[in-house]
Amino acid sequence: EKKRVRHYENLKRDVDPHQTWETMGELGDGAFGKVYKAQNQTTGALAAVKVIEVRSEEQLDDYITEIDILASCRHTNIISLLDAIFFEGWLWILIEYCPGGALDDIMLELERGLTEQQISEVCCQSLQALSYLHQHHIIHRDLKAGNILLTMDGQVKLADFGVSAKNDNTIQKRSTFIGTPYWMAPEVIMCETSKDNPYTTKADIWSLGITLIEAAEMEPPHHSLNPMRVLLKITKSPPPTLSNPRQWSSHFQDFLRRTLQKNPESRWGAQQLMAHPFSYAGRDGRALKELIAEAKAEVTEV
Ligand SMILES: COc1ccc(Nc2ncnc(-c3cccnc3Nc3cc(NC(=O)c4cccc(C(F)(F)F)c4)ccc3C)n2)cc1
Repeated sequence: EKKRVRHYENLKRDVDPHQTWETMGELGDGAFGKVYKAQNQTTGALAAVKVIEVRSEEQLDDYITEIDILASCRHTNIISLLDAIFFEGWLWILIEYCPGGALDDIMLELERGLTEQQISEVCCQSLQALSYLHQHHIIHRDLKAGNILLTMDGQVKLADFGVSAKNDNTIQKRSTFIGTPYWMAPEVIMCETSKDNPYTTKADIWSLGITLIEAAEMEPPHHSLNPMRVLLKITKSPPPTLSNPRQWSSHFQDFLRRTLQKNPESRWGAQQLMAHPFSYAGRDGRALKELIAEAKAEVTEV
């Protein structure tokens, strides 16, 4: 019988991706499928491509949320979708390639955290991405250095290698996936236990504060505790602070205080934080360009 085949606006069918895209090295092997670096045969454009084996239309439906979020997000500091193709049981999600890789890998490569100027530039650009998502009623839910990609000219591109929830006005499509515990806001942890009080975009603001401490110290607070103990620690402890405050400016410390408020209502929003002197000082972008140049220089091409 005729197979029921749904039409999805952002998905191409019956186009053979091998005609347009040639895969090169492997970029990662996530829980969801393999990720390769790929090059467009016609334009030469570079992409990161997630290739997923899809056995049923229902399973395909699960990935459509992510593709729709990506297709609807057009912002200079958010990763952009190049193509989404479903061909012979395989789903290809093609994303603009960011040669710098993720911020946590860059810190591992350089074996050090970021300078304050570099952190303020990450902060400034991440806030622009968050402000855009929040205006479109999208909560990222898993902001951390591992989800911040960098381009060669020091631009931040926010990504999400897990699964994020798109919270429309009507229904809240809760993804079963919960964010990485170390970066989770206290109210998200509570909400994970009591499902009634839905949390807001302010959860991403808390995660931004944790991500800036991670950028300064290479690890988030409580990183030595196991994930279960961390959930308890975050809800029970006062907001985390930088380990060596004297190394950092009062602007940076004040910015962290505005984001790491345990009560989401007293946490500043993305728009407000963009005007804070710490993030405002990060408009320049040169310090991140230097960071990438150093990280790339370290890798001797074999
Ligand atoms: C290890 O060295 C490198 C070097 C360069 C790169 N560059 C790069 N550039 C672009 N993407 C990737 C990537 C790496 C591993 C897994 N997935 C990647 N990109 C990707 C992201 C997504 N989805 C999202 O980023 C996403 C999904 C939902 C929401 C959102 C957001 F809310 F942020 F917009 C973003 C889908 C498919 C792919 C292939 N990696 C990575 C590692």
